[in-house]
Amino acid sequence: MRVHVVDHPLVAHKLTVLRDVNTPSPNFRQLVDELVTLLAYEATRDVKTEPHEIETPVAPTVGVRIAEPMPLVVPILRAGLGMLDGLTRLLPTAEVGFLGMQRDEETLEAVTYANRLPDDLTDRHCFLVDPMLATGGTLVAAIDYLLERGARHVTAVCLLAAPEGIEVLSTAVGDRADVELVVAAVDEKLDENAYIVPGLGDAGDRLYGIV
Ligand SMILES: O=P(O)(O)OC[C@H]1O[C@H](OP(=O)(O)OP(=O)(O)O)[C@H](O)[C@@H]1O
Ligand SMILES: O=c1cc[nH]c(=O)[nH]1
Ligand SMILES: [Mg+2]
Repeated sequence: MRVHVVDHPLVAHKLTVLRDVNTPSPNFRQLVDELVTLLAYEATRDVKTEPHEIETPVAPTVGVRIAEPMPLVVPILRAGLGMLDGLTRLLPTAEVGFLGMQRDEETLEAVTYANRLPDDLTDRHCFLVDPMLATGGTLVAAIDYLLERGARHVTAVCLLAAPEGIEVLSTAVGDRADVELVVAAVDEKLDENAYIVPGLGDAGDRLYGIV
C-alpha cells in the first residue's frame, strides 16, 4: 500500500484550526471541505485519462479527458459525508456510492448499516473518503466491499491516520489491489479508547453534533 502524506503549508494551517477544541461545528465543516479539496488534487493524480480531440477557436488539437468508466467516490457515513462535496467538486463526473459504518464503542469493530455500491466495480478507480483512520477496522471492511465487487484500484482519502491503523490496513490489503492512502497527517498513536492522539476528537460529532 502506498501512503502519501500531503505536505503543504495550507493543509498544515487548516489542520491546526480543525484540531482546536474551540473550533465550532460550522467552521469545522468549512475547514473539512477546504482540506479535502487540497487533498483531492493529490489524490486524483493517477486518475486514468485518454486522448480527446477538440477544436479551439484557432486550431484542432488533442487534449485529454477522464477515461470511462468514471471513478466512483464512496463516503463512509457519517463523518465521510463531510468530505464528499470537496472531492466531487474536482471530479464532477464521478459517480457516488455510499457506505454507512459505525465503530462499536466496546468491541471497536466496524458495523455496516448501509451499503449502496454498484455491483460491478471492475476497472473502476474507487475513492473512499473518511476523515479518520484509527484502528483501521472501518477502512479494511470498506476496502473489502470494493474488492469483492472487482475493484483493484482504490484511493483512500483521510484527514488523520494513526500509525497502528496504517499498519493494519497495509497488512490487510497485501498485494490484492493497488491501494493508496492520501492523508493530511499521520499522528502519534491511539489512546486507550482507540482515539487518535493528538487527533481532533470524534470527527462525526464535531461535524454533525453528538447523536
Ligand atoms: O479506524 P477505525 O478504528 O475503524 O475508526 C475510524 C472510524 O471511526 C469514525 O467513525 P464512527 O464510527 O465514529 O462513525 P460516525 O462517522 O457515524 O461518527 C471515523 O469516521 C471512521 O469511520
Ligand atoms: O480519533 C478518532 C478515532 C475514531 N473516530 C474518530 O472520529 N476519531
Ligand atoms: Mg464518530
